[in-house]
Amino acid sequence: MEIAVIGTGYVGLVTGACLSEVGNRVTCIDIDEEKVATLKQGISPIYEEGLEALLRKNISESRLDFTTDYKEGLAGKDIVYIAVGTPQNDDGSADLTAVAAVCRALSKHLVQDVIIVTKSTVPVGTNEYIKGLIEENLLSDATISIASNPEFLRQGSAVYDTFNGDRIVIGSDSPEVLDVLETVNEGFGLPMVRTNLRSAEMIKYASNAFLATKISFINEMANLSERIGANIDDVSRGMGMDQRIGEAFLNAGIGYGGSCFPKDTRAIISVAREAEYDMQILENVVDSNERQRGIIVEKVMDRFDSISGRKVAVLGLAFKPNTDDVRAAPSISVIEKLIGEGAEVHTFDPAAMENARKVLPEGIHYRDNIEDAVRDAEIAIILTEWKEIKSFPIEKYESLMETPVVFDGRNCFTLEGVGKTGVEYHSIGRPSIGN
Ligand SMILES: NC(=O)c1ccc[n+]([C@@H]2O[C@H](COP(=O)([O-])OP(=O)(O)OC[C@H]3O[C@@H](n4cnc5c(N)ncnc54)[C@H](O)[C@@H]3O)[C@@H](O)[C@H]2O)c1
Ligand SMILES: O=c1ccn([C@@H]2O[C@H](COP(=O)(O)OP(=O)(O)O[C@H]3O[C@H](CO)[C@@H](O)[C@H](O)[C@H]3O)[C@@H](O)[C@H]2O)c(=O)[nH]1
Repeated sequence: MEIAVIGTGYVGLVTGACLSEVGNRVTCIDIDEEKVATLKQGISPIYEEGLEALLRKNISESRLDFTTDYKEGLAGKDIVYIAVGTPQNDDGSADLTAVAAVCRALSKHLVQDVIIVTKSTVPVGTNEYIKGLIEENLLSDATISIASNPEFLRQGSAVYDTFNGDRIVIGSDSPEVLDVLETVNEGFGLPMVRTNLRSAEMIKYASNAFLATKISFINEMANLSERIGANIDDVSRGMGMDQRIGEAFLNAGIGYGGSCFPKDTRAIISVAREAEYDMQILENVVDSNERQRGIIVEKVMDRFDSISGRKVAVLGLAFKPNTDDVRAAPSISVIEKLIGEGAEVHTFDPAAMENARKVLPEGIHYRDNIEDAVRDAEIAIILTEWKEIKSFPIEKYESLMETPVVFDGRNCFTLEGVGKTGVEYHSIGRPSIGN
């Protein structure tokens, strides 16, 4: 198939590369000239395992190219994927500005019949809006069909997830369009869910909302466990062995972040508000997550009267391991609070320091490795469970730090292991050690 993918962010780029890998001819269109120039050289602007190899292979085999020119990018294409961002408006609703801009460009440049496939996460009803908007301004007499194909990849394992996900959801009100999309997706070898437009849109929001709820649920169990002497690691393990519950997404921590859960939970609440329905569970999930994101600094401030002038090491800036993304990462608000309290912050992240620099205040010391960040610190705070951070021996905190007081927001170490050292250790949902 001849395919165009609009937007080369985490979703669009991975989708474009993977669709070319299974034999389609793909042109990716983006308005960011610098990004497109980098991509043309086979260099990935984002950190995703396996992505650059796919880019290079498919560019060299002439199945994948990049452009900023809509006319050139759309020429001869049968299918056009929309994968631009849908961030959050101030009231929590989804901001469809980029989607609308894409529709305007499509109206201007489409001359042949196409299927428009929406990958961006959009509120229920948006696909009908997209079709209407394109048709309203269309300069040619092309026929526009529309489908929803929500994306479920996780950052950090995006390429893996595309070929190993649990399902592909394709939604359209036309059986013929669904047949075409089934053929396009056959190469991924995953089970497919065929449904109508609105159900496909809803499956995406409902899935993210459910996962966010699961995380907030276990975080609340962790907070209670701390207060009554239980250990959340054991509680999660014991719960997760029940297959009706499942072991995934039961890791207690400092709240969910990233570019999806925070905005998508708010967006579905906003959709419900418009439909005059009160989403009671989700409203509480959002509030509970907000509270959880403040918990690690609260623990620090409970332990120390003041952190003014103290050297604090912050380990991990990305919202989760294996990504360079800091969008809605807990690290941002944690570091802002630490700086506000007058701390001297030294930090290390294996991949996200460049992105973090763009959004964090001045005066932070970015270090090349964990040792340099931790050396002579009085407090160390772990925010992301990178492999490097989890495997950094706990004894080293004792030898490197001025006073070894560690606050672990991701439960990277066993209490047994920490107990053998002189480290004072505070984690999530487990008894503290050494104070
Ligand atoms: N990031 C994820 O893990 C993930 C997973 C599933 C779904 N989603 C959804 O997918 C969508 C995209 O997310 P993302 O993280 O890839 O976004 P992103 O911000 O990383 O990328 C968006 C890209 O679109 C480009 N763009 C903006 N306006 C454009 C226009 N008018 N024409 C062409 N290109 C344009 C931008 O330059 C950017 O490169 C969102 O709706 C998001 O909710 C994201
Ligand atoms: O047990 C857990 C699992 C996750 N998290 C946190 O939850 C957030 C999101 O993690 P994850 O879901 O792994 O990453 P994303 O890349 O944001 O992926 C989610 O959001 C994407 C965008 O919609 C979807 O496509 C994916 O299916 C969905 O998992 C991160 O801050 C994690 O630290 C926890 O605190 N505990």
